[in-house]
Amino acid sequence: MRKTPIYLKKYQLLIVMWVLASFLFFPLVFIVLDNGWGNHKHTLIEQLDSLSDGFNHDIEISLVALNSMYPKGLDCNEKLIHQMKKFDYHAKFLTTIGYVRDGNITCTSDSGKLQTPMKVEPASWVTADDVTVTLQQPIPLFDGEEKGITVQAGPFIAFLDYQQAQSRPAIPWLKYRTFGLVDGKITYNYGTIEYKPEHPFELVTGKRWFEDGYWNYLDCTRPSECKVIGVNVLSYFKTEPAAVIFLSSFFVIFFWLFTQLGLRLHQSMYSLSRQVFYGINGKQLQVRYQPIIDLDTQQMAGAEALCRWKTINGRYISTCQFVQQVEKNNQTIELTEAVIKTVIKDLTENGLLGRYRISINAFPDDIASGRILQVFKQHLSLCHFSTFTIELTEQKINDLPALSEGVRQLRTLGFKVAIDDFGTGFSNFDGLRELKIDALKIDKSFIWQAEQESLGQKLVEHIVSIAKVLKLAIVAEGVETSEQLNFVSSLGVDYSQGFYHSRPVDIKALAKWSPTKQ
Ligand SMILES: Nc1nc2c(ncn2[C@@H]2O[C@@H]3COP(=O)(O)O[C@H]4[C@@H](O)[C@H](n5cnc6c(=O)[nH]c(N)nc65)O[C@@H]4COP(=O)(O)O[C@H]3[C@H]2O)c(=O)[nH]1
Repeated sequence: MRKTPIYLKKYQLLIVMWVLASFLFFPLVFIVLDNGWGNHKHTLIEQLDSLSDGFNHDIEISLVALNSMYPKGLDCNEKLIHQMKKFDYHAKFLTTIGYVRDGNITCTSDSGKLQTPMKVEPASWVTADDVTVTLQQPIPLFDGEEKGITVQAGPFIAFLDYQQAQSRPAIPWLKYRTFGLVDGKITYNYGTIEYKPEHPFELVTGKRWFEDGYWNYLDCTRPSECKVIGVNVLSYFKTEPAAVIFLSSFFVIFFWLFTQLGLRLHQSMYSLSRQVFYGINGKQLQVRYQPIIDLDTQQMAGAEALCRWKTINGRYISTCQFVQQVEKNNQTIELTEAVIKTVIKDLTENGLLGRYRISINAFPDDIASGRILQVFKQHLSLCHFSTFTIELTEQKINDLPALSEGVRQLRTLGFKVAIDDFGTGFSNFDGLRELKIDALKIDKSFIWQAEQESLGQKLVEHIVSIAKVLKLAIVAEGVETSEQLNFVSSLGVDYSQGFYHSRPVDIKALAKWSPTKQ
C-alpha cells in the first residue's frame, strides 16, 4: 500500500509559495540598490582616495618637511612659529601644528609660545615610520582646550582638522566615511557628517544589508585605510521613483505568478487521479454488500461486494467515476486486491465466511493475466474459493482467448464466474460459449424497461432464453418494483438483486439482514 502523501491546504500552500516568492524578490531589491549606487561607486571611491591622499600629503609635506628643517630640542622662536603657521596654512586636513620638547607642546602655530606647556599624552599607536598617533590629545584652542587626534613625527605634532574632514555628499542618499587603521585599530576618520557606522570593521564580509538604515559597502583595498560607503535605502527610494515603480511592478508580478502556481499545484495535488493513486487504502475505501435473493426460496443467497470510495475531504464520489479513474491509473489489480482483502476480513470477523456466496467485481484483463487468482491464493484458503463468484463486465473484454483461459482456471479451482451488465456489451453466443461461465446478470437498464410491453421486455425474454439454452444461472439486477420482480420471476429468472430488496449495506447490516425484515 502506498504511503498517503501530505495534502497541504490551499492557504498553507499559498504561504509556502509566498515565502518562496519573497526569497526570489528580495535579491532583486539588492540588485536594484546595488545598481543604483554602482554607477557612482568609482567616482566616489576616487574622491575618497583623493581626500585620503590629501590627508597623507598634508602630513608628509608639513610634518616631514618641518622635521627635515628643524631638529629636536629647539626652543620655540618666532621663526619656528612662523614656519609652522605657513605649513598649517597650506595644509587642508591639518590644523594647529605644534612643537614638542621634553614631552610637552611648547608652542603651536595658532597660539604661539604657550604660557604653560601642554603635556603630550602617551601615544595610542606608533607606526613603522615612527609616526605616533594619539587619540585624546588636548589641544589649546582660544582660551580653553579641546581634545583631538594628533599625528606626531619627530618634534612636530599636528591636529587633524575635522571641519575639513567632514563633508556633505553631492548625492543625498550616498554617505561615506574613511577610517585610518593602525594594527587593526581606528586612528582618524573623516567623511559625511552624521554617518558613522558603529562597527565598520564587522563589515569585512563586503556588503551587509540595512546596517543602521544603510546598505553598507566596505572597501579596504588600501593599506591602513578602509572606506565604508552607505546607501540610505529609504532616501534612495524616495529620490528614485523609477526604482520604486520597477520594484513594485516586479512585486505584483512575482506574487501573482507564485499565487497562480500555488493554486495550480493545489489543484494537481487534489486531482482525482492523484487522490485515487494514493487513496486505495482502508481509510478511504470501504465495501458495501447488496443482497442477492434466490427467487425459489425467497432467501438471501448471497451478496455483491460493491466498493465505496471517499476523497481526502471525506466526500464520497460515484463508484463508476472512481472505477474509471482506477482503470486510467492502471491500478485495477490494486483495487481488486484491496476489495478482496476487506471482504475476507469482514466475512471472517462476522462469521459469514462460507455462509453466503459473495460476488466480487473484477476487471477482465486481471482475470486473463491470472493476477486475480494469485491474489485469492495469497489471502484465502482454497476451501473457500467455491463460495465466491467473480463478475466481469463484457464491455471491458480485450483478449477473449486469454480471458477464457483465466476463467477456466478460476472455475477449476471452484469459483463461479458471471457476466455482469449482460446485454450492454458484445452479447454474442460464440463469445458466451467460448467463455464458459456460470451465470448471467441482466443489466438493470433492461429490467427497468420491462414493466410495460416494450422492446426491453422482449430483450429480457430473449436473454433469459439464451441463458437457459446455455444452462446458465440468471440474475436480474436493478429490481426496484414488485412489477419488475413479478415479471422476472414469471420468466424463470433464478436470482434477483435491487433496491426493491435492499440497497447496498455494510457488513454488520448484512449479517442481520433477512428478506422479511425489509
Ligand atoms: N438505481 C439502482 N441501482 C441499483 C439497484 N440495484 C443495484 N444498483 C446499483 O447497480 C450497481 C450494480 O453493480 P454493477 O453492475 O456491478 O456496477 C458496478 C461495478 O461495475 C462497479 N464496481 C462497484 N464496485 C466495484 C469493485 O469493487 N470493483 C470493480 N472492479 N468494480 C466495481 O461500479 C458499478 C457501480 O456500482 P454502484 O454504484 O455500487 O452501483 C451498483 C448498485 O448500487 C437498483 O435497484 N436501482
